[in-house]
Amino acid sequence: MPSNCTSLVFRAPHVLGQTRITNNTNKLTPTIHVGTCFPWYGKKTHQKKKLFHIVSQLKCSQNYPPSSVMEDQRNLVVSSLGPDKYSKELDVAVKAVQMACSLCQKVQESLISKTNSQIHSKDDNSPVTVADWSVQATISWILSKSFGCRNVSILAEEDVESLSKPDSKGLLSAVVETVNDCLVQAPHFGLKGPEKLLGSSDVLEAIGRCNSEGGPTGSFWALDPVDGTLGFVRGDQYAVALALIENGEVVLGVLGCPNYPKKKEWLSYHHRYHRIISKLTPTTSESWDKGCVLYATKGSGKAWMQPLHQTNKLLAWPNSAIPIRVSAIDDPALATFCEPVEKSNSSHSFTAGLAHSVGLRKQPLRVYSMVKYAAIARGDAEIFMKFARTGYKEKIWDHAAGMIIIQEAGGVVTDAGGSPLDFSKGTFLEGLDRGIIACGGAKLHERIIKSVDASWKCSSL
Ligand SMILES: Nc1ncnc2c1ncn2[C@@H]1O[C@H](COP(=O)(O)OS(=O)(=O)O)[C@@H](OP(=O)(O)O)[C@H]1O
Ligand SMILES: [Mg+2]
Ligand SMILES: [Mg+2]
Ligand SMILES: [Mg+2]
Repeated sequence: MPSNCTSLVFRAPHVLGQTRITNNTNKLTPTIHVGTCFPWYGKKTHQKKKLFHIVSQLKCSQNYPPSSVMEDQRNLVVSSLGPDKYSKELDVAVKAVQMACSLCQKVQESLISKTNSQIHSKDDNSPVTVADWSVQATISWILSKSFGCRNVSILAEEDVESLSKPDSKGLLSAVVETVNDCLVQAPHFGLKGPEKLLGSSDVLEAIGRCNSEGGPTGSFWALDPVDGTLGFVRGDQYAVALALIENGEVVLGVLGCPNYPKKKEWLSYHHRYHRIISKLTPTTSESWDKGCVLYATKGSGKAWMQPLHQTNKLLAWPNSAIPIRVSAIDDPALATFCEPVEKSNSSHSFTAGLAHSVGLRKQPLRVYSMVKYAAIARGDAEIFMKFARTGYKEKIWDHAAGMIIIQEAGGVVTDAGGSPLDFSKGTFLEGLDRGIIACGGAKLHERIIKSVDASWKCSSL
């Protein structure tokens, strides 16, 4: 096995007894990505145990997170991201997003069972909740704790102004309580929590620290603490999105989708989604395996999906992860396209015309948030299109994590002119040509780009 090996396949049960996972210097192999080759897997418990033992030893001795062993019917998938450049960043980011997902689930449940008094409006009339600020504070705190305040630069959606006003005391204390509730769980996620509870000033400081202006040089995190806040307050889809941008390029992305349904068909059940799942799962959310965290690093050619980590289950971290891949469908007649739910966020009439000219036959799948990117990366849909009204400038945190995950899962993401998205110009995707097109494959992408101009001329946009 070469010293820079990136994969390992266990071939037969009889080798298991002597299996030593080594590189050619006879040291423990530095990287294991995926090994699947267990036609017999699941038949013999002692073989399973042995393999788990070998892999867990590796995990302990090497500590290359996030690594995992996952059963996939008869196969066994072993994954570890190995000592690549961003392994520490990825490890912390995945864990932080897992924690944020858990925080959001609690807040969403309480929002749905209470009145709307916990939903606030920003200057642009868009909604913001305790969850948006709490996630931003939590992730900011974790990143700063893990990498040192001085080394961490974050560009994130929420600011502290409205939270710091004298009449926002109740709101601020709700945020402080939510953040502390979440951070005490840090050890369950494999992270260190604070030694004592955070006070209001600590929380405000953590939120306010996310004031990076981004730009073309250096590295910074782009964070959308709750993307699709409208979906969130409606009990529907939303996402937690965290990306690392280095010298203007997205190098790592993590996307938490706490309500991603078990059955992809249920993605379209918006507004009724929460009612449906509560009807179908009279027990606890534990028995309901909705939700996932997706992640990828640039150039790896792989994207991964973890289930949500459940703190009440005695599962040792790291959790299991499986590789994801975009859909192979390239026939427009069979392809599904996603778009924003709100007409005010993207022109439904323009995409309807475009879809018709490309030969898309299925009804659009309208889903809140970057869950649309997740659907493409997982292969549950083939196309995502967003055409905001003229004058609206797309923000980098709404696209960075989703883009890199789709690309590494084999897809293509560009603006409507076919150019790459530019993350080097600060808060906004400056120079974006009309809209965003993300596809599972290059063939579909090319067809759409070719049709945009003709449809654009006929439209009133
Ligand atoms: N006018 C307008 N046009 C286009 N986009 C806008 C607009 N206003 C807001 N936003 C951004 O849209 C983010 C949510 O996008 P979605 O694709 O999820 O839209 S939708 O909620 O499904 O309609 C949303 O992200 P969050 O604020 O994080 O929810 C906004 O950044
Ligand atoms: Mg957003
Ligand atoms: Mg947001
Ligand atoms: Mg918002």
